[in-house]
Amino acid sequence: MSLFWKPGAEKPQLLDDEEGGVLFFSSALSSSSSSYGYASLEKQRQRLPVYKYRNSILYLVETHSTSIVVGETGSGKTTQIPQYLKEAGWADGGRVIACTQPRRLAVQAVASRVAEEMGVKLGDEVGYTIRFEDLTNSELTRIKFLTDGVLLREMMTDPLLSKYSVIMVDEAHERSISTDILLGLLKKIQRRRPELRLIIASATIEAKSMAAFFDTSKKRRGSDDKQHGPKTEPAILSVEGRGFNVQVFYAEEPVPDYLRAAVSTVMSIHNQEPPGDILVFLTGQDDIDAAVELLTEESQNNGKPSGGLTILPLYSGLSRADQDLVFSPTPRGKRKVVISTNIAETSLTLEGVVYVVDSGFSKQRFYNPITDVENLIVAPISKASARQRAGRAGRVRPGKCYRLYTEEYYVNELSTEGIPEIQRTSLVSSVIQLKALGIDNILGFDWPASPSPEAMIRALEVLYSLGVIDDDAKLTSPAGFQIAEIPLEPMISKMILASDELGCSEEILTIASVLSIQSIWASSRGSQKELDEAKMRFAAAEGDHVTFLNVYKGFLKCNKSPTWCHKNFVNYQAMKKVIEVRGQLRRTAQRIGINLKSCDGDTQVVRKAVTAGYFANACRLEAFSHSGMYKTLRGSQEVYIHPSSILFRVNPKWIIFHSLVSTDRQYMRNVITIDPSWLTEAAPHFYQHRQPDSFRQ
Ligand SMILES: Nc1ncnc2c1ncn2[C@@H]1O[C@H](COP(=O)(O)OP(=O)(O)OP(=O)(O)O)[C@@H](O)[C@H]1O
Repeated sequence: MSLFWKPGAEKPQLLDDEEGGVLFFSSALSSSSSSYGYASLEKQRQRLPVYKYRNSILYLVETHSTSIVVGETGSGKTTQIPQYLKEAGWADGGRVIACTQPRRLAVQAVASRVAEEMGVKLGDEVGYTIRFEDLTNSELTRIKFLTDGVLLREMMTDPLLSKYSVIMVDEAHERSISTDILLGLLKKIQRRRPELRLIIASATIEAKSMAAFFDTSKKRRGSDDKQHGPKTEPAILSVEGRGFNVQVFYAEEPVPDYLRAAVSTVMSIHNQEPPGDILVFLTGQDDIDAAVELLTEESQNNGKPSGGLTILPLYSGLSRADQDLVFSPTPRGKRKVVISTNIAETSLTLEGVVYVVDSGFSKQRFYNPITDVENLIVAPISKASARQRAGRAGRVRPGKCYRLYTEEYYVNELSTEGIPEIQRTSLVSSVIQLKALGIDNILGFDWPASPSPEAMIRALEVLYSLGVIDDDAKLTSPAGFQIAEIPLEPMISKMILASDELGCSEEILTIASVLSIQSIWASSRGSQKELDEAKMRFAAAEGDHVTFLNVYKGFLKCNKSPTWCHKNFVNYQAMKKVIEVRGQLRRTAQRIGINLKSCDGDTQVVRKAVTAGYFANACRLEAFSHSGMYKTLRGSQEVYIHPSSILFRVNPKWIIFHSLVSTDRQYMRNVITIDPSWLTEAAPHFYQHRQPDSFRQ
């Protein structure tokens, strides 16, 4: 496949690139770019656009409760502002400066960069905390990077976040659900702790509406006009200038297959462009694995004398060691190609990257509260995301970005910003978190963007049925508190709790770990027939969850051998991640008092435990249907078993699914057979009004 490219119309100032088109990132730095690599870290810091604003930022933080800092990607917000604050004394007297990120990988990467710039050991003065991993020292750490989800969890033990002097909420434009909840809670905390300073940092945020959200001055005026201390009216600061030039090219014609187009673009860059690594944005593990496979084949046939490509996938389901590979230096004479989901979209600096290839798509969650169905959909990204992606090419030297869509499409079809996650996901996890923090009036909570009342009511209903909240919508004891303490979706946590009573916690921990990975099959290798045959070696009539137990057993039995994985079409990287996650979950389970016990092959108890968590996803095969059509018991939604499931074409009458994906139809991924009587046992309230009609055999 060959593509033709068109450079975007050049436009130097692009801070408000509403009409799009541009894509020449003008730069405060580009004139000095050639000296990169020789400059000391201190010099590099001083060249960042944010450096000119150092004093203004410190002044605003001193005089305002909340400061909103808007600056283009690469201007230095994340790495520099926490250091400026530290230098100005905000971490004196044992206080800590926090900087939150929506993604774990970004937390680790920026923390290690800041530790390097400050010349300290990571984990001492500069540390980080992500779920299941804490690299901080309670005595020494003064700057702490953490995910917004972890900061929310810290509130459970320290509701006023008393050790922090300044909290910087970074990448606020991403509007992740945890960021939005955090913003709502921080606003509350500020009322009790006026000395706490907030910085909301972002590339493209709607600064005015964010400022309006934090503005409590109008309410206070009159009552305490002469108050001392910081101003409650938020300050807005715009940091002008960005990283290095990134020249953007658009496809001349619409691209019919973004995966193949991405592969062929990488090959043309490799064959025609000067050295420099390539970062490709695709949507998920499945298309990334397929692209790695295709690209490996193509590069082997390429016959370029100057050496080959080092091809690396990057997605959250990879083990830590494999994720770290993308940060390692590219071997001499090689060109690294990182094929990633949007986890590399913000905050990351991959030093060698000069070229970005942007598919224009990402996987996004969409929840429909009416049908009670949450779907993972491959959907177009926003302009804000496209610009973040392009920005990855201009971090340490000028770069190029190839967009696999036309300029016209960018201008006319992509929305300016994405829809906040809180308005497109199920709220079950968020509601339990707020409850655990003592926020009882969820409907009256002050959100930066309101979720729909239907989604809220659905969430309360599911939590009630899970036994997490009682008739007064308060957390139950001990189950509700235990579930709130496990940092996983409440349905998975409930499954783990139920496994304790049923005596199958070892099995359920394995299942929970596998479900946290997108797929453990090497689905992009070989033919579909070969893969299906390999799967049949592990197949269990009870469905995918039990099949996973067989794969896991096989993996342990062969001493976690990569050759065994290859032979059986099992994804070795994914299995390494399963082992890692399982270890972490096991420790959490022990901490909350769950007995670790195996049921020794009794699949009935395993399926009952899954039902205890996922009863809301129960479906029945339509009697008249020969096409394998199921309907969800709750929403009567039409759904089908995904072809990747072991139960595809088997079509048992009663099943429960783990998640849904939408393509031409709604497909259920990871399916297990059940006995319908377990549903009323597990969730009498949830199903009571459906009896007896729905449960007819
Ligand atoms: N690990 C690293 N190696 C080399 N340079 C780095 C590294 N991390 C950051 N930098 C340099 O610091 C610059 C600023 O990074 P920083 O993350 O602070 O920017 P930002 O304004 O927060 O942008 P973004 O929102 O995209 O993260 C980068 O463009 C790059 O030049």
